[in-house]
Amino acid sequence: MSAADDRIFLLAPSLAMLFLAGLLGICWLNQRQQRFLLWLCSAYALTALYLGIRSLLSPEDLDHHATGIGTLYLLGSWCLARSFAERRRVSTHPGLALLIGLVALAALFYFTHIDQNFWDRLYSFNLGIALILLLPVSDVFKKPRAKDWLNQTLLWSYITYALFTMARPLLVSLWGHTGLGGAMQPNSLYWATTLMSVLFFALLFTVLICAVTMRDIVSQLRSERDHDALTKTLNRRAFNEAARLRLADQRLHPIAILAGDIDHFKRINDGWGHERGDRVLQLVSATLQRNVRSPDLVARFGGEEFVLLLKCIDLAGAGRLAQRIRLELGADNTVLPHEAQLTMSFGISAVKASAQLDSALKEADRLMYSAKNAGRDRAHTAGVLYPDAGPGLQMLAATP
Ligand SMILES: Nc1nc2c(ncn2[C@@H]2O[C@H](COP(=O)(O)OP(=O)(O)OP(=O)(O)O)[C@@H](O)[C@H]2O)c(=O)[nH]1
Repeated sequence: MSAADDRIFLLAPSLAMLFLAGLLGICWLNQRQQRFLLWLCSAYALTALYLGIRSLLSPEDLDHHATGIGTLYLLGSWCLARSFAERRRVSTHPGLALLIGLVALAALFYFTHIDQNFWDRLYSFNLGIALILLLPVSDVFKKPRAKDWLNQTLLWSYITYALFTMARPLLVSLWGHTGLGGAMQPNSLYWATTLMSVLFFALLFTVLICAVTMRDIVSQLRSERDHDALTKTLNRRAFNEAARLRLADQRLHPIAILAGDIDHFKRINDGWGHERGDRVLQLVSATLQRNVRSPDLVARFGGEEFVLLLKCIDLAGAGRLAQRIRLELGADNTVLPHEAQLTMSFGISAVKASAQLDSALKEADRLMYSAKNAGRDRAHTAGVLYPDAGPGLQMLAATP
């Protein structure tokens, strides 16, 4: 091969990494909240610069500029660590990373200009790079393990890359025919292994990161589709879907539907403003969610109306739950002024099969309006006759 061919071959991995950096940069421009994409883009760009410059330099020039281009590689590796840390929400330990970086650069300078020991120079510098890469990993292991295989694959690929970076000089000197003797030459086995391994891991990380990011975006969109933005409870469509699944599971029966509506909510909005009204809706949904068990459902059906699906509970049990919610709402009311009372009216029905879900919801709704008409701040239960008495759980006489 001619020198020009050599150069094209040596520059190809750097150009490929610059291309990947560009792709990640474009992804980040479209998804600015995913900052790890920007860090990964910077990591690839800096590493591509390092690889490109190092590939073009003669051994003499490389000695001359060793500390400068070593700094590029260190910065690129720190950006990679930062990207990984940002994704897993852990620290890169910047103080420690700076210390390791400075020691690695000092060792590079020492073994290049003072004690010209090529093995120590390569090994100490690669050790520094690997340690910077491994800094966020210990924090990841302290956190509860993510069960999904994509994140696990990404984690272990990252650790493998760090360990491989540390072991690369050793492996090449063991396997290569010429040891590390010619490693300063751009066309040495050591340098070819470095170029190919860095490019391989860059491609692997890009594929995994793109897959994880796409999966995260889809699950975020799905969550936004299923949940009410203000109260984070399910919306009507998602409730219906999830309720049918619960109803198909005989272990969850008997199941009750509890429809609840905040009393005189318009007065809250008119008296203290829409924003305070929103905070009341959030307080109510937090109270409801605190009072249910898994896999019960809490949904906002619109306005100030909430619907709960309760597992393994009879009508009397659901009535007691409504009573508890009413009491807690009265006690927890931190949003409205002291003199204002926050109350809800409830309707409770039973449901045995998913074919009955719509009629059970209508029944709960009808009973909730009957509780409103009876004076509000009370719960009405299916199959019960109600005299219009004072507030409280009204279950006086069961209809035949
Ligand atoms: N703050 C706020 N208000 C909302 C929201 N959605 C609906 N509302 C308001 O909720 C109020 C509901 O009023 P009504 O249907 O008359 O019910 P109410 O005043 O609670 O009266 P009763 O149900 O009979 O006790 C209306 O003023 C709506 O504008 C919301 O997301 N935030």
